[in-house]
Amino acid sequence: MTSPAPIADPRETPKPDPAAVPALAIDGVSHSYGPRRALIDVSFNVQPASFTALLGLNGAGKSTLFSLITRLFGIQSGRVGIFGHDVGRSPGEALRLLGVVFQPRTLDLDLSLTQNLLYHAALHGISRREASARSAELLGRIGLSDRAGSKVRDLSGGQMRRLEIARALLHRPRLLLLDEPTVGLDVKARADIISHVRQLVTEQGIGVLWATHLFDEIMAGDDLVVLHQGKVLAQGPMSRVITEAGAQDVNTAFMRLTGAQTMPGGGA
Ligand SMILES: Nc1ncnc2c1ncn2[C@@H]1O[C@H](COP(=O)(O)OP(=O)(O)OP(=O)(O)O)[C@@H](O)[C@H]1O
Repeated sequence: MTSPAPIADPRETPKPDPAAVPALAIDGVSHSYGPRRALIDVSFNVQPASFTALLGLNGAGKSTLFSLITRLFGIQSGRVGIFGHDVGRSPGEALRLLGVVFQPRTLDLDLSLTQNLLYHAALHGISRREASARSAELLGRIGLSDRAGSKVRDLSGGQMRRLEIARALLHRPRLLLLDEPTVGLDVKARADIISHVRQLVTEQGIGVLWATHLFDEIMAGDDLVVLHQGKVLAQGPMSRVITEAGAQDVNTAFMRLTGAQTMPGGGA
Protein backbone atom coordinates (compact mmCIF):
# COMPACT_ATOMS: atom_id res chain seq x y z
CA MET A 1 0.00 0.00 0.00
CA THR A 2 1.31 3.44 -0.84
CA SER A 3 1.42 6.00 1.94
CA PRO A 4 -0.87 9.01 1.58
CA ALA A 5 0.62 12.18 0.15
CA PRO A 6 1.73 14.57 2.91
CA ILE A 7 -0.72 17.37 3.57
CA ALA A 8 0.80 20.77 2.97
CA ASP A 9 1.14 22.92 6.04
CA PRO A 10 -0.76 26.13 5.18
CA ARG A 11 1.69 28.12 7.33
CA GLU A 12 4.56 27.15 5.05
CA THR A 13 5.40 29.52 2.23
CA PRO A 14 4.78 27.56 -0.97
CA LYS A 15 7.98 26.89 -2.88
CA PRO A 16 7.91 28.86 -6.14
CA ASP A 17 7.84 26.83 -9.31
CA PRO A 18 11.36 27.40 -10.68
CA ALA A 19 9.95 27.62 -14.20
CA ALA A 20 7.74 30.51 -13.10
CA VAL A 21 10.51 32.59 -11.50
CA PRO A 22 11.91 35.13 -13.93
CA ALA A 23 15.65 35.17 -14.46
CA LEU A 24 15.47 38.93 -13.97
CA ALA A 25 12.61 40.95 -12.52
CA ILE A 26 12.82 44.74 -12.70
CA ASP A 27 10.01 46.22 -10.69
CA GLY A 28 9.24 49.94 -10.54
CA VAL A 29 12.89 51.02 -10.71
CA SER A 30 13.68 54.75 -10.85
CA HIS A 31 17.09 56.44 -10.70
CA SER A 32 18.23 60.06 -10.71
CA TYR A 33 21.64 61.67 -11.01
CA GLY A 34 20.96 64.76 -8.95
CA PRO A 35 18.08 66.49 -10.72
CA ARG A 36 18.45 64.37 -13.91
CA ARG A 37 16.03 61.47 -14.04
CA ALA A 38 17.73 58.58 -15.85
CA LEU A 39 15.15 55.84 -15.16
CA ILE A 40 11.47 56.39 -14.45
CA ASP A 41 9.39 53.54 -13.01
CA VAL A 42 10.97 50.85 -15.17
CA SER A 43 9.44 47.37 -14.96
CA PHE A 44 10.01 44.26 -17.08
CA ASN A 45 11.08 40.62 -16.76
CA VAL A 46 13.61 38.44 -18.53
CA GLN A 47 12.62 34.77 -18.61
CA PRO A 48 15.11 31.89 -18.32
CA ALA A 49 16.17 30.50 -21.71
CA SER A 50 15.09 33.69 -23.46
CA PHE A 51 16.86 36.42 -25.40
CA THR A 52 15.59 39.86 -24.41
CA ALA A 53 16.85 42.86 -26.36
CA LEU A 54 16.91 46.14 -24.45
CA LEU A 55 16.62 48.62 -27.29
CA GLY A 56 17.35 52.30 -26.74
CA LEU A 57 19.15 55.32 -28.15
CA ASN A 58 22.19 56.87 -26.48
CA GLY A 59 21.13 58.19 -23.11
CA ALA A 60 18.03 55.97 -22.86
CA GLY A 61 19.19 54.63 -19.50
CA LYS A 62 20.55 51.19 -20.46
CA SER A 63 23.92 51.50 -18.70
CA THR A 64 22.29 53.01 -15.62
CA LEU A 65 19.98 50.02 -15.44
CA PHE A 66 22.93 47.63 -15.74
CA SER A 67 24.74 49.48 -12.96
CA LEU A 68 21.72 48.97 -10.70
CA ILE A 69 21.33 45.28 -11.56
CA THR A 70 25.01 44.64 -10.85
CA ARG A 71 24.96 46.77 -7.68
CA LEU A 72 27.51 49.28 -8.90
CA PHE A 73 24.88 51.79 -7.81
CA GLY A 74 22.50 51.43 -4.89
CA ILE A 75 18.83 51.12 -5.81
CA GLN A 76 17.03 54.39 -5.04
CA SER A 77 13.54 53.06 -5.61
CA GLY A 78 11.96 49.86 -6.87
CA ARG A 79 13.26 46.31 -6.76
CA VAL A 80 15.56 44.11 -8.80
CA GLY A 81 15.29 40.33 -8.45
CA ILE A 82 17.50 37.63 -9.97
CA PHE A 83 15.80 34.23 -9.91
CA GLY A 84 13.73 35.46 -7.00
CA HIS A 85 16.68 36.83 -4.98
CA ASP A 86 16.41 40.52 -4.21
CA VAL A 87 19.61 42.26 -5.34
CA GLY A 88 19.31 44.84 -2.53
CA ARG A 89 18.60 42.40 0.31
CA SER A 90 20.36 39.17 -0.80
CA PRO A 91 23.12 40.38 -3.10
CA GLY A 92 25.29 37.29 -2.59
CA GLU A 93 22.69 34.82 -3.83
CA ALA A 94 21.50 37.15 -6.58
CA LEU A 95 24.92 38.05 -8.01
CA ARG A 96 26.12 34.44 -7.94
CA LEU A 97 23.58 33.73 -10.67
CA LEU A 98 24.62 36.71 -12.79
CA GLY A 99 27.30 37.12 -15.47
CA VAL A 100 28.02 40.52 -17.00
CA VAL A 101 29.80 41.89 -20.05
CA PHE A 102 30.15 45.64 -19.64
CA GLN A 103 30.46 48.07 -22.53
CA PRO A 104 34.04 49.19 -21.78
CA ARG A 105 36.62 46.43 -22.03
CA THR A 106 37.82 45.23 -18.64
CA LEU A 107 40.44 42.60 -19.52
CA ASP A 108 44.03 42.90 -18.34
CA LEU A 109 45.86 43.37 -21.64
CA ASP A 110 49.26 42.28 -20.31
CA LEU A 111 48.05 38.97 -18.91
CA SER A 112 47.42 35.88 -21.01
CA LEU A 113 43.91 34.65 -21.82
CA THR A 114 44.22 31.88 -19.24
CA GLN A 115 45.60 34.24 -16.60
CA ASN A 116 42.64 36.59 -17.10
CA LEU A 117 40.22 33.71 -16.64
CA LEU A 118 42.01 32.26 -13.60
CA TYR A 119 42.16 35.64 -11.92
CA HIS A 120 38.42 36.13 -12.38
CA ALA A 121 37.69 32.58 -11.17
CA ALA A 122 39.68 33.26 -8.00
CA LEU A 123 37.49 36.31 -7.33
CA HIS A 124 34.51 33.98 -7.43
CA GLY A 125 36.13 31.54 -5.01
CA ILE A 126 36.49 28.78 -7.62
CA SER A 127 39.33 26.36 -6.78
CA ARG A 128 42.45 26.55 -8.94
CA ARG A 129 41.93 23.06 -10.31
CA GLU A 130 38.28 23.65 -11.20
CA ALA A 131 39.16 27.07 -12.64
CA SER A 132 41.81 25.55 -14.93
CA ALA A 133 39.35 22.96 -16.20
CA ARG A 134 36.60 25.52 -16.80
CA SER A 135 39.00 27.96 -18.47
CA ALA A 136 40.24 25.31 -20.89
CA GLU A 137 36.67 24.27 -21.67
CA LEU A 138 35.48 27.85 -22.25
CA LEU A 139 38.50 28.74 -24.39
CA GLY A 140 37.65 25.71 -26.51
CA ARG A 141 34.08 26.84 -26.86
CA ILE A 142 35.07 30.29 -28.09
CA GLY A 143 37.66 28.81 -30.45
CA LEU A 144 40.69 30.33 -28.71
CA SER A 145 42.38 27.27 -27.17
CA ASP A 146 45.45 27.79 -29.32
CA ARG A 147 45.79 31.35 -27.97
CA ALA A 148 45.51 30.41 -24.29
CA GLY A 149 49.03 31.60 -23.47
CA SER A 150 49.02 34.73 -25.66
CA LYS A 151 48.73 38.18 -24.19
CA VAL A 152 45.23 39.61 -24.50
CA ARG A 153 46.80 42.70 -26.09
CA ASP A 154 47.49 40.60 -29.22
CA LEU A 155 43.85 39.59 -29.75
CA SER A 156 41.43 41.25 -32.17
CA GLY A 157 38.47 43.23 -30.80
CA GLY A 158 36.09 40.35 -31.56
CA GLN A 159 38.33 37.81 -29.84
CA MET A 160 38.54 40.05 -26.76
CA ARG A 161 34.76 40.22 -26.62
CA ARG A 162 34.50 36.44 -26.89
CA LEU A 163 37.00 36.15 -24.04
CA GLU A 164 34.95 38.57 -21.94
CA ILE A 165 31.86 36.44 -22.54
CA ALA A 166 33.81 33.31 -21.55
CA ARG A 167 34.97 35.09 -18.41
CA ALA A 168 31.40 36.08 -17.55
CA LEU A 169 30.39 32.40 -17.79
CA LEU A 170 33.16 31.00 -15.55
CA HIS A 171 31.02 30.81 -12.43
CA ARG A 172 28.14 29.24 -14.41
CA PRO A 173 25.59 32.04 -14.14
CA ARG A 174 21.99 31.54 -15.27
CA LEU A 175 21.45 35.15 -16.30
CA LEU A 176 23.82 37.03 -18.62
CA LEU A 177 23.77 40.81 -19.16
CA LEU A 178 25.59 42.30 -22.13
CA ASP A 179 25.82 46.06 -22.63
CA GLU A 180 26.22 46.81 -26.35
CA PRO A 181 28.78 44.01 -26.72
CA THR A 182 29.30 44.39 -30.47
CA VAL A 183 30.24 48.07 -30.53
CA GLY A 184 33.28 48.61 -32.73
CA LEU A 185 33.36 45.08 -34.17
CA ASP A 186 33.28 44.13 -37.84
CA VAL A 187 30.35 42.26 -39.40
CA LYS A 188 31.86 38.79 -38.99
CA ALA A 189 32.90 39.31 -35.36
CA ARG A 190 29.43 40.69 -34.55
CA ALA A 191 27.73 37.69 -36.15
CA ASP A 192 30.00 35.25 -34.25
CA ILE A 193 29.23 36.86 -30.92
CA ILE A 194 25.50 37.05 -31.50
CA SER A 195 25.32 33.42 -32.56
CA HIS A 196 27.46 32.31 -29.59
CA VAL A 197 25.18 34.10 -27.13
CA ARG A 198 22.05 32.74 -28.81
CA GLN A 199 23.47 29.24 -28.41
CA LEU A 200 23.84 29.83 -24.67
CA VAL A 201 20.11 30.55 -24.58
CA THR A 202 18.99 27.52 -26.56
CA GLU A 203 21.55 24.97 -25.35
CA GLN A 204 22.10 26.01 -21.73
CA GLY A 205 18.84 27.76 -20.89
CA ILE A 206 20.60 30.98 -19.89
CA GLY A 207 18.41 34.10 -19.74
CA VAL A 208 20.04 36.92 -21.72
CA LEU A 209 19.50 40.68 -21.51
CA TRP A 210 21.25 42.26 -24.51
CA ALA A 211 21.38 46.07 -24.59
CA THR A 212 21.68 47.48 -28.08
CA HIS A 213 20.75 50.27 -30.41
CA LEU A 214 21.12 48.06 -33.50
CA PHE A 215 17.91 46.64 -34.96
CA ASP A 216 19.68 43.97 -36.97
CA GLU A 217 20.76 42.25 -33.74
CA ILE A 218 17.14 41.44 -32.88
CA MET A 219 15.39 38.38 -34.29
CA ALA A 220 11.78 37.24 -34.58
CA GLY A 221 11.09 35.29 -31.40
CA ASP A 222 13.12 37.60 -29.18
CA ASP A 223 11.56 39.55 -26.38
CA LEU A 224 11.95 43.28 -26.69
CA VAL A 225 12.05 46.14 -24.21
CA VAL A 226 12.02 49.61 -25.76
CA LEU A 227 13.61 52.11 -23.38
CA HIS A 228 13.49 55.80 -24.22
CA GLN A 229 14.50 58.75 -22.04
CA GLY A 230 14.36 56.51 -18.99
CA LYS A 231 10.91 55.04 -19.65
CA VAL A 232 9.77 51.68 -21.01
CA LEU A 233 7.63 52.52 -24.03
CA ALA A 234 6.88 48.94 -25.11
CA GLN A 235 7.77 45.40 -24.13
CA GLY A 236 6.90 41.83 -25.05
CA PRO A 237 7.56 39.43 -27.91
CA MET A 238 9.01 41.33 -30.85
CA SER A 239 6.07 40.49 -33.14
CA ARG A 240 3.60 41.88 -30.60
CA VAL A 241 5.57 45.10 -30.09
CA ILE A 242 5.61 45.63 -33.88
CA THR A 243 1.89 44.91 -34.27
CA GLU A 244 0.89 47.10 -31.34
CA ALA A 245 2.90 49.97 -32.82
CA GLY A 246 0.94 49.46 -36.08
CA ALA A 247 4.22 48.81 -37.91
CA GLN A 248 5.64 46.20 -40.28
CA ASP A 249 9.13 45.97 -38.83
CA VAL A 250 11.04 46.75 -35.66
CA ASN A 251 12.73 49.79 -37.19
CA THR A 252 9.40 51.51 -37.96
CA ALA A 253 7.92 50.38 -34.64
CA PHE A 254 10.81 51.99 -32.78
CA MET A 255 10.48 55.21 -34.79
CA ARG A 256 6.75 55.42 -34.09
CA LEU A 257 7.16 54.70 -30.39
CA THR A 258 9.98 57.17 -29.80
CA GLY A 259 9.44 59.74 -32.52
CA ALA A 260 13.12 59.18 -33.36
CA GLN A 261 14.71 59.32 -36.78
CA THR A 262 16.54 56.10 -37.56
CA MET A 263 20.14 56.14 -38.56
CA PRO A 264 21.48 54.49 -41.68
CA GLY A 265 22.85 50.99 -41.11
CA GLY A 266 20.01 49.60 -39.02
CA GLY A 267 20.79 51.48 -35.83
CA ALA A 268 18.33 53.13 -33.48
N1 LIG B 1 27.30 59.61 -13.80
C1 LIG B 1 26.32 60.34 -14.33
N2 LIG B 1 26.06 61.57 -13.87
C2 LIG B 1 25.06 62.31 -14.39
N3 LIG B 1 24.25 61.91 -15.39
C3 LIG B 1 24.47 60.68 -15.88
C4 LIG B 1 25.52 59.84 -15.40
N4 LIG B 1 25.49 58.67 -16.09
C5 LIG B 1 24.48 58.79 -16.97
N5 LIG B 1 23.87 59.99 -16.85
C6 LIG B 1 22.71 60.47 -17.61
O1 LIG B 1 21.66 59.52 -17.43
C7 LIG B 1 20.97 59.29 -18.66
C8 LIG B 1 21.04 57.81 -19.02
O2 LIG B 1 22.39 57.49 -19.37
P1 LIG B 1 22.88 55.98 -19.65
O3 LIG B 1 24.36 56.04 -19.79
O4 LIG B 1 22.31 55.09 -18.63
O5 LIG B 1 22.18 55.70 -21.06
P2 LIG B 1 22.53 54.59 -22.14
O6 LIG B 1 21.23 54.13 -22.70
O7 LIG B 1 23.41 53.55 -21.55
O8 LIG B 1 23.34 55.41 -23.22
P3 LIG B 1 24.57 54.93 -24.15
O9 LIG B 1 23.98 54.03 -25.19
O10 LIG B 1 25.06 56.23 -24.70
O11 LIG B 1 25.58 54.25 -23.28
C9 LIG B 1 21.61 60.22 -19.68
O12 LIG B 1 20.85 61.41 -19.72
C10 LIG B 1 22.99 60.49 -19.11
O13 LIG B 1 23.47 61.75 -19.51
